[in-house]
Amino acid sequence: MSDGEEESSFLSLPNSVLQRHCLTSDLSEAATSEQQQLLIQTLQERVCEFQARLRSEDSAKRLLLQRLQTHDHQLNQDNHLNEEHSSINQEPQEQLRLQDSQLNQAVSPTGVRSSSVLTQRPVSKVPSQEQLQKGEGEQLTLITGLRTQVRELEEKLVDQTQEVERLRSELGATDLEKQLEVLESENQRLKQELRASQSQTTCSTGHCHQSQDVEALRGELCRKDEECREQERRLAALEQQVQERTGVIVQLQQQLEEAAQRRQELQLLRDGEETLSRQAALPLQVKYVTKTVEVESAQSKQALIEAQAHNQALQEQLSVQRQLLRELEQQLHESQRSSSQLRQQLSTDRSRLNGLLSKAVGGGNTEVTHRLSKILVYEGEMERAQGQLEAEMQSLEEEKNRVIEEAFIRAESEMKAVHENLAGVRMNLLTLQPALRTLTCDYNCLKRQVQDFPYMLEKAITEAKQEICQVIGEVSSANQELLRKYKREMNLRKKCHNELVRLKGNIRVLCRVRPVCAGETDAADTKNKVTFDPDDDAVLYLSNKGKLMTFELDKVFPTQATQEEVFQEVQSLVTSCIDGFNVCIFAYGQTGSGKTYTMEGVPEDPGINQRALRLLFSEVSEKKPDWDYKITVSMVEIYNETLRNLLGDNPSEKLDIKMCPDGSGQLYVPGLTEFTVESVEDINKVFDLGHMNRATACTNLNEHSSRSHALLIVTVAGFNSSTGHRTSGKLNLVDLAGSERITKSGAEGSRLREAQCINKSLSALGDVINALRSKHSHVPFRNSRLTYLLQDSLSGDSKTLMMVQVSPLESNVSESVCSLKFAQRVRSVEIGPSSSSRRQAESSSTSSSPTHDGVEVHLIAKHNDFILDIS
Ligand SMILES: Nc1ncnc2c1ncn2[C@@H]1O[C@H](COP(=O)(O)OP(=O)(O)OP(=O)(O)O)[C@@H](O)[C@H]1O
Repeated sequence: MSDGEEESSFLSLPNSVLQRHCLTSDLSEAATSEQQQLLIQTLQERVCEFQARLRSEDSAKRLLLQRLQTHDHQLNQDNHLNEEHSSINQEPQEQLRLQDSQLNQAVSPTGVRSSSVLTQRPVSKVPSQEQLQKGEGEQLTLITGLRTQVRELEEKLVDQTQEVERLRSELGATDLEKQLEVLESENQRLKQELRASQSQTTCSTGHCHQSQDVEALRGELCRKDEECREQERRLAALEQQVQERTGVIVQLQQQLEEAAQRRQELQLLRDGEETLSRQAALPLQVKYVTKTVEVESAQSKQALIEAQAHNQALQEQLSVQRQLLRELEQQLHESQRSSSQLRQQLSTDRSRLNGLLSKAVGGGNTEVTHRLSKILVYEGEMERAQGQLEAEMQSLEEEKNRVIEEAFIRAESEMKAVHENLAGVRMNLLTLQPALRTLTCDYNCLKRQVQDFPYMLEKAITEAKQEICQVIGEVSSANQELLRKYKREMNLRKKCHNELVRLKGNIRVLCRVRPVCAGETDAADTKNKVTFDPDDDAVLYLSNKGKLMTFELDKVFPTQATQEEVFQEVQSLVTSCIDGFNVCIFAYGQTGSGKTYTMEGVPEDPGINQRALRLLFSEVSEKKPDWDYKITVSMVEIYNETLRNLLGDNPSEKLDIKMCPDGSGQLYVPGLTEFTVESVEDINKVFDLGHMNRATACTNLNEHSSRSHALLIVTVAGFNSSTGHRTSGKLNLVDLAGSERITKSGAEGSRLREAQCINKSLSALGDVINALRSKHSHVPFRNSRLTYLLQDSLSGDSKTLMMVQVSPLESNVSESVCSLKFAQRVRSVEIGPSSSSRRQAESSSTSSSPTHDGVEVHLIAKHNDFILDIS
């Protein structure tokens, strides 16, 4: 390579790079970075070469300078022989000319070959010392300038290297780019070698033509590269479209699955319709089937509409997909056509290259042959790559067509199934239409009925209201009538009951003979002195001192009479208490005659007290809910004319009897405790409390109970909510103290006082009863605490029952006679309305002031009118 060629190559390098950059301006920035790298590489190489050349020139100049100095020194010593001078200086002159030429070439920045200072020197003239020094200075200046330029170039080189590294790091490099880079560098190298071969050899005209052809082929090659890139881009676009189609196919598959689900739903609907049709054949289920068909036909219609809409959407999507497919096929055809054209051009170019190659081979130009063969090899590689690309495109195209075909087939089959389902649904709808018409008729009929229903309902309600009002009025009047009748009947019953009681006697006297107890084994007492009339339960015979005494009472209970039988006889009085009458039931008799047994009884066989309360509970519960009763209980004891509260907190406290301050004349006991009882348990609790308090107030309960009167006062207050009627009755259950005579008992002291008090109260009771039955204007209630306390229950319409207890023992005969005489006296007062006045007169004439103890008493018997005179 000559200096001129080197200069041309070195200086024109940027231009060639720029030119190539222009040719590939449409390439990516990666190509630009490759060009810059190539430029930098070339520059580095040139810089290295230039430095090596400068070093060699510098050493040559130094050697020449030394020689010149040696030569001058010889000239000063020997000023002869100019020929020798010329012969001696000829060689350095040539060397200097060559050196100047090189320097001028290196210094010229424009590449213009300028005439240097050295070329203006006369060749034959030997330079003087000053000229040599001057030239040396200029050379040094040039060298310095060149070094400065080299440094600047190195700095630029460093900057360019950094810039290239930065760009490379930013852009990266692909295999294709590397391949392109290798191809470019190879191309550049071939170009340089071609130029070198052109400059070394004197090119013939044919050679010039070959170079032109090569250039043309290169351009063609670049164009092919472009076309290859275009094909790659199209291929990428096709792949993207294939991916999109794949997505569309997936969507179509999903839609097909949905269509399958809808087909299953339609199948279910069809099954339901078949079931409906079967059920429609059953006349008993017509109504139910009608309702079901009505509901499910609407569902079928809705399903049909949805299926048709879905079918429409599927068809639209299918048409869109078909359109896209047609476009893709068109693009594919175009790309295939362009690739075939390219292939033809390639084959043409290859043939031309082969021709050139054969020419070059024929011309013996091995270098050109080598270049052309390489070009052919590259083209072959490109063709193979293109072939592979086309094969891949073909396979992709086939795959795409296959997938589209499969999807299309599936879509068609699904569409066919959907169509079949739709046809089935249509058939079902056709079969359902008659039923639907019938249902519509029924519906319209029902609708009319429903429309008329409010009016009919209102009319029916009005009529029902009228009927109800009428019935209510009738019922109300009937109720009023019934209530009136009920009141009348109640009053009648009350009157009848009262009349019955009155006919029985407002004061009834019963007698109960207790049995001989187990402990009473005395031989004298074992003889029973009391006998009964088997034909008359009101007669009692008492053997006294060999004389048979006859007593006629209201009823005599023999020894075997039970508690229940005794209560049967007194329960009508309890009922009177509920009706608002005051009732007194007395147990009268000597100590141990069975008073407490009859009134209280024993736990396993209760007496009148508990049975009366039980009867009250049952009676008042039967009268509910018209009547609401409240039953309260009090227990008091009268001992030595002292009233004590047996249910109070302090049983020793003495109670007083006072007149009500309201002027009603009623009496009340301040501080008397009352308990409301509602059950047998309540009664037992009250009795237990009374017994306990009575026991705590005395040292000997048996003796104490014999010497005191025990009163159970039961108040029954009733209220009739329908009539507003109120009743209030009082039931006094009195266990009197023992009635034995003081003279017989021989009591003294406190016992005497007890006996006197007992006698006084019992006599007062007899007087009161006598006065009441005799209709005396004055009734001596105040003569004893007992009669004063029982004033309300002994006067007016009150009813009294005296249960005379008799001991069957012979030792008690005299007391039994006294008790029976007292009972008969009480009973004889009340005989009846017809004879009452007579008996009243008789009674008043015989016994105006009856006494119990040793007083002459003349009692008039009830029926036989005999007078029992006891002295
Ligand atoms: N009908 C009867 N059947 C069986 N036993 C009876 C009957 N009547 C009374 N007794 C018994 O006779 C005894 C005396 O009776 P009770 O205590 O009732 O007499 P009383 O008149 O109340 O005496 P007191 O005046 O002292 O209280 C008791 O043991 C009692 O059980």
